Amino acid sequence: MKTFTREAVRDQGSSVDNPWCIIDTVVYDLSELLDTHPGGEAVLRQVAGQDATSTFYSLHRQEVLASYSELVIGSIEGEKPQIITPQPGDLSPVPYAEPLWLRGEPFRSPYYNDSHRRLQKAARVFTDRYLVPEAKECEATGKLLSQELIDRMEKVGLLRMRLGPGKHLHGRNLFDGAVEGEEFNYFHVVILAQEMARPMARGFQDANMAGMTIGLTILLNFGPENEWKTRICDEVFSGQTKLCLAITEAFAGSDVTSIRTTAEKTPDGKHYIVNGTKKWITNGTWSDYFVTAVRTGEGISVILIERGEGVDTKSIKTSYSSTAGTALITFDNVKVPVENLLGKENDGIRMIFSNFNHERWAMCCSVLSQCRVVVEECLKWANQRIVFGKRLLEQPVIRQKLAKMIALVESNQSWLESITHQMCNMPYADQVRHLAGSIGLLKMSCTRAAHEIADESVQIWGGRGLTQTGMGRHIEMFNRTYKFDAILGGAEEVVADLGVRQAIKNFPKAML
Ligand code: HEM
Repeated sequence: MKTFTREAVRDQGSSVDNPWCIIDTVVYDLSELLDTHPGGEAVLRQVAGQDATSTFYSLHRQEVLASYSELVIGSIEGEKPQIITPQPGDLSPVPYAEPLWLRGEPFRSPYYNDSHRRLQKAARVFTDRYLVPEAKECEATGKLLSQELIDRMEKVGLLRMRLGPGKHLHGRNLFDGAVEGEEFNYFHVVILAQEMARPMARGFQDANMAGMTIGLTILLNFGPENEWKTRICDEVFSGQTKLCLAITEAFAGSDVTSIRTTAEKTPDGKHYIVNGTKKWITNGTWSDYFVTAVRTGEGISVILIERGEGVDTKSIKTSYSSTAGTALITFDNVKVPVENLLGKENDGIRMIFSNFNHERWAMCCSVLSQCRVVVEECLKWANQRIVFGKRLLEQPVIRQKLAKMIALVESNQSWLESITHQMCNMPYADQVRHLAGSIGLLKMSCTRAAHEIADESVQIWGGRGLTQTGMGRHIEMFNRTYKFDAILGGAEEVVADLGVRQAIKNFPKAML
């Protein structure tokens, strides 16, 4: 690459028609950008021949530079770059941008070992390389994620790993040997959920096979041990066939016992006839299988319904991207073989609640990861933004906001890890009895934290926090979508109440 002195840039690049500028130690020829620059030509002409580093960073996200690399004509002679350009897989050097266990020396954690570190590294590279660009595109266009990405995820075992530890991982190649299927535990899932939430695209996050993650678990844990189950699991894990969980209805959201979709047995006892509707079903518009809660006589059961005659799905527009495939589903006299019943008839509530545990806990992982990205964005912005002649960080009111946000993320992450440790040491069947309450309270705590963090972050970012493009886009996205975690998988108030009711249930009989 050519090198220039700063004087040479001033002399040769100060023409307003052919302006050059310096950003850090790199020299850009802005001539080709004059006509297309989203911020207009005038501002570019104003910096002709100058060092525009601080102006540039107060107006753009760093990634802008990577996508305009063709404007680079050289670098400044003898100077070392001051600005860190993150590479795929890099950890952030910003304080509190990574969980404590990832910060390296001298920090320690009792929960994570080398296999966790290897998995984190591989998952971060994967996210930066493949998820971030596709998330950006799908989030904007509402398109379904590509089969190419699904195949890539399947190849490294990502689809299987997201369902948690179990036989489905044994003997599998997981991220090129980063972790053995047999040693895989819930902390590996925390890592995956947190890494995969980093693109800050809440609609895409759900588009990325969330239906499978929360639905296939019921089939895996409660389905019959036979060829049929193995075939469906393999089809879904291959990513060729899509599956989602269909519980909520217009009649019943968090109040699952009020569902009205019915499944009545035919007189010969060979089929169920299913009638009813399901609403807000993530991935429903493009799923092939629906793990569906139905009313069977006096109780609730769960059956696997295949897309076919009588099944209709329509897209519901929500405040996040339609890439998530959120659907209204109607079942109109759908004939389903009785073999598709999962678990026992009328035992659905127990299965649904066991499954909810995993879903709610996974939501805590991802919403905390997004909260952490927001904290990082706010720290970076407060460090570089000059207002009333000072950096934002120099304003005590801003530091108070940051303190509150950091404390909310760190305390909830610690609680998440403590509960995850219990999950690693408790059989799945016992978790619903001993952990459902704590997980409900944790979810409430995480989404309350998200509420506070979304609110404070917009105040720190001002108009940019309300703008879908440019520097504050992560803040805008978070403020628009954090409510999904407060509603999906059980509304904040309902899961909080569950936590307290479980505590009351276990209260000693004696007066204390
Ligand atoms: C290599 C040099 C530059 C490139 C590639 C570039 C590119 C861009 C892009 C893509 C945007 C859209 C917003 C975003 O995505 O962040 C933008 C906005 C903008 N740019 Fe630049 N730019 C450059 C240099 C500059 C410089 C030197 C200035 C000021 C002197 C400037 C002033 C602005 C302004 C005022 C906006 C609108 C910002 C807003 O709406 O908040 N740009 N630029």
